[in-house]
Amino acid sequence: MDLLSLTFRSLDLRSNKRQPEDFLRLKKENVVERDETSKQFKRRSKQTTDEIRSSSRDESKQLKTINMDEVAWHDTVDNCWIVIHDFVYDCTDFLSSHPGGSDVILEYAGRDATLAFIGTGHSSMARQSLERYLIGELPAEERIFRVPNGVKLAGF
Ligand code: HEM
Repeated sequence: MDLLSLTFRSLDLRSNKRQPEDFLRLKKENVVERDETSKQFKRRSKQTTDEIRSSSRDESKQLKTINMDEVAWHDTVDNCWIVIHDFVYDCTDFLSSHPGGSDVILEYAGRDATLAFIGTGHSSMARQSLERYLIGELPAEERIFRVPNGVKLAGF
């Protein structure tokens, strides 16, 4: 087993109890709610983090599929793409204003920065600001974190 699978396996072993700020909560949670007008209980789907993310995105614009080979070409200070949770971000314009400095991001230019991004404990504000730099997503076969109906790895 290689180091990467060991890392992911240990992440998988973490408690799967949901945290309020789960970054990748892709499945809808069914909640029961009382409808005051009809005095009946009805089921509705609670809005999840991911729906909030996608609602702020221009839905008419299909997210472009970008593979890791392409991402790897964008690894310089004036052309810096990174991958977080299988999404591709162009953070070139953000480098100079990143509160943690440009060097830490440049270390991951053209590569997957998910574990570094999570590991540095970014706030929910930081996670939301990612949206601004989103340019695409990895093709299904190259994804590590997401599968069509949810997440491959839970606990983040
Ligand atoms: C486009 C991607 C990124 C965005 C939008 C972003 C955003 C931010 C923001 C808003 C903060 C301020 C603190 C907070 O609100 O959490 C921050 C801090 C920080 N970020 Fe990032 N970040 C990105 C990528 C990264 C990456 C890849 C690393 C890699 C290690 C990193 C390392 C750090 C560190 C170390 C701090 C702490 C700075 C301090 O407290 O002095 N960031 N980031």
